[in-house]
Amino acid sequence: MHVVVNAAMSADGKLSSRRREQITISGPEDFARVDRLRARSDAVVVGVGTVLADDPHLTLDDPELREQRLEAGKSEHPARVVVDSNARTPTDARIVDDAAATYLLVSESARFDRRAELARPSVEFVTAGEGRVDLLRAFASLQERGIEEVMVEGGGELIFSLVESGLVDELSVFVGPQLVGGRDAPTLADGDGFVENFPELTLEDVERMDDGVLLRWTLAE
Ligand SMILES: NC(=O)C1=CN([C@@H]2O[C@H](COP(=O)(O)OP(=O)(O)OC[C@H]3O[C@@H](n4cnc5c(N)ncnc54)[C@H](O)[C@@H]3O)[C@@H](O)[C@H]2O)C=CC1
Ligand SMILES: Nc1nc(O)c(N)c(N[C@@H]2O[C@H](COP(=O)(O)O)[C@@H](O)[C@H]2O)n1
Repeated sequence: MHVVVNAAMSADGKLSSRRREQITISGPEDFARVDRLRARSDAVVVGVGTVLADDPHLTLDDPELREQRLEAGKSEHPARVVVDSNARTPTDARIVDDAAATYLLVSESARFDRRAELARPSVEFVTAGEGRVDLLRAFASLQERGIEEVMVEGGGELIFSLVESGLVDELSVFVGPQLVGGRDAPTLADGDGFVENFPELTLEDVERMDDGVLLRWTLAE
């Protein structure tokens, strides 16, 4: 499995403001690049915090990219994945509509009534972990289902956990021309943070894009 984390952050490293509502950081060129990255992926992953904040759809915008996937014998859109320990995804969330397959990664503590409310033909539950989703086991289960190329779109809590679990191969970050500020605004990697043995990144590429810059790193094994 190959896991790429992609995110857009302000010049001061924020994914959103302290209101935790979606803010537009990328410009048109970066959004088109994100669409191409989605199109190359078998699955696009977000944490439930992002579902609750942004209500993302995570499908492909560009009809040509959808057509190319169909011509290659793939589904029109990559699968969507939500890391959602307690099955908190709202029943009317766009991510559980029938536009694409969706995997809900839950823990043993996800209530069965919530699972029943979210059950639909395009949704499959994958249970891994007790109180919280065990990402290593959950991602291994996705791999058993044929998912090899994975794109993670955030948010900060999930990105930190994936890096901590050693699951991330590549990190691409669009740095936009805004200052957001706020000690409670989400950053690229939240969670508990590292205090030693900081994960080392190797800078692979730097590209001017829109009014910002795209940085691409790989992570050591
Ligand atoms: N600018 C950008 O590129 C993006 C910005 N965002 C922003 O990020 C914010 C949402 O991010 P977060 O609140 O950090 O939520 P998140 O999307 O990272 O989800 C975290 C939640 O996932 C669940 N979870 C289950 N197992 C977990 C595990 N093992 N490790 C970590 N989480 C686990 C927990 O309920 C946890 O609270 C929103 O403000 C959204 O707008 C989100 C995605 C991309
Ligand atoms: N690449 C990027 N740039 C930004 O400026 C953003 N705010 C985001 N947010 C991510 O995109 C998701 C929305 O996806 P849909 O358009 O609904 O398919 C959102 O949930 C974040 O993951 N990304």
